[in-house]
Amino acid sequence: MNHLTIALSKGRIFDETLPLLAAADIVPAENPESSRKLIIETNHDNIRLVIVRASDVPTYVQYGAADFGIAGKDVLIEHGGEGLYQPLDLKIAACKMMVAVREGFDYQAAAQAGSRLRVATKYPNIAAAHFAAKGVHVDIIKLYGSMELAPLVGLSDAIVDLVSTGSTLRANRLQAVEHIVDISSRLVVNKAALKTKHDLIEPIIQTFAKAIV
Ligand SMILES: Nc1ncnc2c1ncn2[C@@H]1O[C@H](COP(=O)(O)OP(=O)(O)OP(=O)(O)O)[C@@H](O)[C@H]1O
Ligand SMILES: O=P(O)(O)OC[C@H]1O[C@H](OP(=O)(O)OP(=O)(O)O)[C@H](O)[C@@H]1O
Repeated sequence: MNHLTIALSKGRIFDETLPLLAAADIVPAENPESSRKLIIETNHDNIRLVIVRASDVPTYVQYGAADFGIAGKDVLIEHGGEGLYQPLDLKIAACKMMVAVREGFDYQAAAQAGSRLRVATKYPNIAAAHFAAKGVHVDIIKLYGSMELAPLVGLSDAIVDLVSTGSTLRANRLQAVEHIVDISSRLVVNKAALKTKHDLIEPIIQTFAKAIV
């Protein structure tokens, strides 16, 4: 019997994937929020979940350590998508990649073609491509979280980060000044597994496709 390993991150992706898994009759035996386990069994002997960092999902799937997984488009753009088949936009974990600055900061003046801007972000490739297209020179400062702090303490002029409700920006007196790309989560499938485990994976893709809201 073929086995399936599904890579998910805990938190919003795990929570928003549960209804899709349920539609495919896949029920995790435990909740990764309360369990410390990184391998979670399901109601099927041959299907298991592995719980990894959101930004590591493409890597596990690329190398075949997981047969498929769910990852944000932000993470997939940064990763590059090598070795991954991306058949579905699942429309979950939706948000926008934006440029934001301190309230009152004259972004239009600072981001003229030919000028130089310090940009803090967890997404250096997305940020570099965005500013290169505008002809603005940037010094990218790589951070791993709490990007909103950077302009407040003089680490950067701007940030490139995800915005959903806008409440994190408001709470830190920042404003969004540019929309870069709409983000949602994608199903990512290992290209070799799609062939060797087609009979197992294809029905799940079809079920997920029908369950997208
Ligand atoms: N505020 C948000 N609203 C909706 N979706 C979001 C939001 N923030 C992030 N996302 C999406 O959810 C995905 C997972 O985010 P999550 O916060 O669980 O992980 P992370 O902390 O960004 O990743 P890592 O653990 O690798 O640092 C992101 O890659 C993005 O696509
Ligand atoms: O517009 P909002 O609804 O406020 O959402 C935006 C926030 O959400 C994300 O952080 P997240 O909640 O994932 O926190 P983390 O990256 O620190 O885990 C993102 O990095 C923003 O900080």
